[in-house]
Amino acid sequence: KESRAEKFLRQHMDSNTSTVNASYCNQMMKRRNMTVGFCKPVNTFIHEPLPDVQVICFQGNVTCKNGKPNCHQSSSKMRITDCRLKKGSKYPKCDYETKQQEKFIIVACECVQYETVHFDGSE
Ligand SMILES: Nc1ncnc2c1ncn2[C@@H]1O[C@H](C(=O)NS(=O)(=O)C[C@H]2[C@@H](O)[C@H](n3ccc(=O)[nH]c3=O)O[C@@H]2CO)[C@@H](O)[C@H]1O
Repeated sequence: KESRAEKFLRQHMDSNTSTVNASYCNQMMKRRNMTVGFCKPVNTFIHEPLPDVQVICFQGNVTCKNGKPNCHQSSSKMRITDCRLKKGSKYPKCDYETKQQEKFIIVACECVQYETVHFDGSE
């Protein structure tokens, strides 16, 4: 069974890509298994080295959207790509818009080896 930390890597890490093209989200959402059974509506990929993302767990502690106290905001802006399902996109055809940005990101961390387990949003 996939751990939450492994799930975070599968759903949110793409360190090897620096610039994306218009079909990036359509390809990656499928390749990373987020279009099975339903189209995941929103998903962000992070284009930074994994250690730079893991260290966020030791940066600005903020409250998560769900009220839990274990979220952290990155102290520097990160290169990310937001994938958002297009209106009228019908399963099994998951059609995404691809939006590349540089933003501070907020992730939730678990005490177990302080691994990133959840993407909470970006500002
Ligand atoms: N504090 C916590 N501490 C520890 N664990 C916590 C905590 N909170 C949740 N989990 C866990 O995470 C699991 C999970 O998948 N949560 S999820 O809200 O659906 C994820 C969102 C995110 O993937 C995506 N999104 C959203 C915005 C954006 O900019 N970019 C972007 O990608 O959309 C999803 C829905 O919003 C949940 O099952 C729970 O186990």
